[in-house]
This record gives sequence, structure tokens and C-alpha cells, in this order.
Amino acid sequence: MRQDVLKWTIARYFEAIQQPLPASLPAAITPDPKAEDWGTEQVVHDTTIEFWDAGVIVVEPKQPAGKDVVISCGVHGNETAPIELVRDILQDILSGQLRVCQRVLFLFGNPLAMVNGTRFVDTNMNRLFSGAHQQGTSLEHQRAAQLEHYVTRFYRQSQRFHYDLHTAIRDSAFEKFVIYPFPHDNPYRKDQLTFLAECGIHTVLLNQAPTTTFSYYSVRTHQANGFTVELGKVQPFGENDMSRFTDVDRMLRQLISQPSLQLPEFDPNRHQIFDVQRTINRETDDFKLHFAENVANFTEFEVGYLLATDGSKEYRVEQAGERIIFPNAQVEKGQRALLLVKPIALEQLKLV
Ligand SMILES: O=C(O)CCC(=O)N[C@@H](CCC(=O)O)C(=O)O
Ligand SMILES: [Zn+2]
Repeated sequence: MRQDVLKWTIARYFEAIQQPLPASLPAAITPDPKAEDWGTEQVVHDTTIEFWDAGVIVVEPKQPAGKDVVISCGVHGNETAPIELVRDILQDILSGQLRVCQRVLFLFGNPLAMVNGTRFVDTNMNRLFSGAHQQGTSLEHQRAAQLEHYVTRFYRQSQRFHYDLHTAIRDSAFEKFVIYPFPHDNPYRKDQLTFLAECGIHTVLLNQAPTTTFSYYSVRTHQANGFTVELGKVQPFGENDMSRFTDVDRMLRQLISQPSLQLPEFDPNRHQIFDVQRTINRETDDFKLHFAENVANFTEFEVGYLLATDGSKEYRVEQAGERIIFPNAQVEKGQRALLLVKPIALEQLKLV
């Protein structure tokens, strides 16, 4: 009996970093010491599946149809729904049930944090891309550098995609949404918005500045169509309602198994767009949010409402319609503790 590819990832990663596995882990990630390993390469239906590293799996059809697709998950270790979704797609490829015609790089981002059941171990890995990993030596710094290296080694053809799958810490008024990384002078893509809508994702946040996230890295460095994709709320392994993700699962499978994806016409009414107005970084030890833990992403407060204090500095709602995203008072100093977004009309975007 073969190990499943997720359990194999955990076993391989812990071998590589020469650390013992914790005695008790969730069943979904507990390696079976007696099970057969995947080795370094498998061939299924004329497609080679290469195991470049723990959690770094390249699917290489004999005659690729033109797209290079990166699908990553587990950059935050406790965001389990995307990890289970990617595992299931991979299992179907490895068993021959899903025939792939595009080149695909699957990544399980942070196996150490997956085992810990935490967002990260030493530091938030999704702040360490575009070279930021050079400023430290933790395992997360090392892993971010390796992930950049593997993405660089993978991208070869000109049509490039990267869907970095996450879940949010809080509930969200719009359960699924994406962060569209800052495109610099490039237009927003109608076909990508339509693909996302077919995934059941109709809410889009436009980031208006460079960041050190994984998706921005692929967009900026490799000219990929890339997104941070938020698929609901963090849950422990085995407790996700995977029926919430059937559209995402179906569209990712179509993307990698069809030579040319048949999408409906672009329809502006399918998308609601938010512009990031303000990014509030934590500056002091005394950063506080002035609303409850259970207040959902996209909640709107009245103008003047005191959202947060950072030492003596106050952050209030400045404009009608501002909504909160990703509030987190526990972030390291210098990191983003809150985003404020506002709806904008799709007509205002440069679209192609
Ligand atoms: O729910 C939260 O507070 C965070 C969820 C999450 O991990 N979001 C990503 C967004 C990355 C981006 O801005 O593209 C993150 O914070 O890394
Ligand atoms: Zn995340």
C-alpha cells in the first residue's frame, strides 16, 4: 500500500530537516511507516510526476498544452481545506483517474507548520517572498527561498498561472474571495475574473502596492496570472465541509486537464470589487483592535468608529463604506494588522 502524497510530504520534510515527527498528529497527516514511498518519479498515462522535494510535485505531460500552472496550499500550516483539496486532486492524478494535459507544480508550502497545526512556526512565511527570505535564517526563511527556486525552475512556457490557496482566520461576509496582487501598469484580466467566478469566487480585493506574498512574487517576477485565494475559514484537518469547494475543485481540475478552457463570456455583473484603501501595520507592543473576535471580514463600521489603537495612535474609519479585512492584533511588529477596503465600480478598472 502506498502512502498518500500528503503523508509522504510530511515524512519526507521531517527526514530532510532531521527532526523527529511529533508523537501524535491528525490522521490526515500521520505518515504510515510501513507504507510504500512515492520515490522520485512516477509515470501515469504518458505523464511524468516528479517529486522535486517534500511537498514539491511537478506534473509533466508528454505533450504539454501550453499552460504552466502553480497550485500552492499550506503556506499557512493551519489552513487545511486547501491542503485537503490539493491532496485529493493529486491523489486522482497519481491513481490515473485525472488525466492532466497542462504542466502543473503542486506545492504544500509549510509542512512544519502543518504538523504544528499553526499558521507558522517562527515567522509568517507569506511575508518572506520576493527576496525577503534573505533577511533571516529560520526554517520558514529557508523554505520561502526554496519555493521561489522551485517556481523559477518550473515556469517555462509563456502562459503562467499561480493560485495560492488559503483560508481566513475569521468568518467572512463573502465566504470566498481573492486578493489580486498589485499589477503595476498591467491591466486586470477579464478571463481570470471569469475563471474565478466559475470557481464560485465573485469578490476581488485589489492590492494597490507591492507586497512580499507568494502570489505577488509569481506575478511580479514571473509575469504569472496570480492570486491569493481565500476559501472560507480555518478549520482543523478533517473538519472542513469540502462540499463548499466543489466549484473550485472542478475548475482547477478543468484548468489542468483541458487543452483550452471553455469559459463563458465576461459578465461585469458577476464580480464585486474592493479597493484596498489603507494598510495598517502594527508598530508597537500595545496594538489593540476595538471590535470583537467574531466580527467577520468585510464588516462595515460608521465613519469615526475607533477600529484600532497602536500605543497612542488611533485608527478610525475615515470614509463611508470602508470595511475591515484580516484584522489580527497578534502580528509581529512592522507587519500588516488590518486592511481597509472600499467597494469600487468595475468600470473604473483597466481591463483586458
Ligand atoms: O485571515 C487572516 O487574517 C489572514 C488570511 C491570510 O492568510 N491571508 C493572506 C493574504 C495574502 C495577500 O494579501 O495576498 C496573508 O495574510 O498572507
Ligand atoms: Zn493564509
